[in-house]
Amino acid sequence: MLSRHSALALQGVSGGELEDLCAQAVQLRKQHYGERLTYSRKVFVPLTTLCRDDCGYCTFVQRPGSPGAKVMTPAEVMEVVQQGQQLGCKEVLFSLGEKPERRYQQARDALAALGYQRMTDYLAACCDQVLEQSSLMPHVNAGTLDEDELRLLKPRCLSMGMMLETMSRRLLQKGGAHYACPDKVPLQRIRTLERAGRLQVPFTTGILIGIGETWDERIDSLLLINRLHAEYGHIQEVIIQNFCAKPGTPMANYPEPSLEEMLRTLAVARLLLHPSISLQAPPNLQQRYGHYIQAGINDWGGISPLTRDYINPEKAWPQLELLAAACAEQGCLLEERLALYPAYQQQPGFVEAAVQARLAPLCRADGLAQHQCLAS
Ligand SMILES: O=c1nc2n(C[C@H](O)[C@H](O)[C@H](O)CO)c3cc(O)ccc3cc-2c(=O)[nH]1
Ligand SMILES: C[C@H]1O[C@@H](n2cnc3c(N)ncnc32)[C@H](O)[C@@H]1O
Ligand code: MET
Ligand code: SF4
Repeated sequence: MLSRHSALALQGVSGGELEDLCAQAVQLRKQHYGERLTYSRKVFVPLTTLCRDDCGYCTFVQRPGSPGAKVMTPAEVMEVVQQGQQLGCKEVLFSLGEKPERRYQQARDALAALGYQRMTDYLAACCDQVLEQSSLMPHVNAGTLDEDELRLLKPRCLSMGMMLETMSRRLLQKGGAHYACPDKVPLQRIRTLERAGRLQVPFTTGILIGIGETWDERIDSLLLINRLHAEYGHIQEVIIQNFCAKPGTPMANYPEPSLEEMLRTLAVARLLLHPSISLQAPPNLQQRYGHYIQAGINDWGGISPLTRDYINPEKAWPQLELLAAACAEQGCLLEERLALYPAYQQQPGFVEAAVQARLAPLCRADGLAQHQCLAS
């Protein structure tokens, strides 16, 4: 594996040197993942767009009173889930604003009308409903969570996630991407990752590229994730996500990272992270699938035949046929996976009995190769 010192020196690597770096990353990918490139067939449920944070890059968040500010009802959630089931989806991605009830009356009122005081309690109830009334299983992306919240959610979902985003505290300053965002204070993110590790929650995390972080901070963010995984073994995937500038946000005119910057970061991430950690990059935030594959990724994350990416609504999902063709061109095979990677499926500490019981039928569902379903 790459040392911190070598990784830091790779800032700005390009041309033939970048190609060599990518070739090393691909070799490592092949050793650990063979020819497989995976994705999860999912529906996206934006349970609430209200959020107490104000990230400079985000258009998902809606201020109280605006038309898009809402909390979905249980019926609305189940409508999407049932449609997803018809279309062969196996994951429900719950992605939502963080602790809106601590800041906004509209959130408190909406929750009270549903019979709850905390967003997390309502989220837990929605997960229960999905498990009881469908064959899909939740993946929860709710931002920072305390120990009680993680304990509450663990038996109700297949896995959870939260992007570290960055370990840089500089971005909290006025004018920075994370100014006035209590949940983007790196220490709070790190604590959530640690708690998830102690509680053995199979976890997704990652970094956002191009929000003002330096190359050194990016390397240190990856090393931090790696250290947490070395201690707890719970990081099943790391997402390397490119910042996309959105009109109407404070960062509307901020430069987006170039393709080369992404390839450099992906290859270094593959060489820095433990090989058992899946390396994911979304296929809808750029179109150069072949280049990403050549930089060492082994996973595309969630792709939906039904719902858009509510975080990047202007970016359509690729057609699976096109993605499969791009994979084939690179000698790879596009394959569906669950929101829980095979290595975790038979580890009792990581999978609660209630969840384990639900895994077998999902694994028998069509479209999933046997190696993705060790639990069946
Ligand atoms: O459609 C999206 N899915 C996102 N996902 C979902 C992800 O693509 C898949 O659902 C997981 O790989 C399931 O295993 C996230 C999941 C996390 O745990 C943390 C962050 C993200 C971020 C996104 C995102 O921006 N857009
Ligand atoms: C769910 C995840 O979506 C990512 N996210 C939020 N806004 C943007 C954007 N403009 N561009 C790219 N990713 C974004 C953050 O990393 C968050 O943690
Ligand atoms: N609010 C959470 C976070 O930022 C998840 C959704 S972001 C649109 O981590
Ligand atoms: S990125 Fe997440 S935490 Fe930040 S404003 Fe958007 S919803 Fe809230």
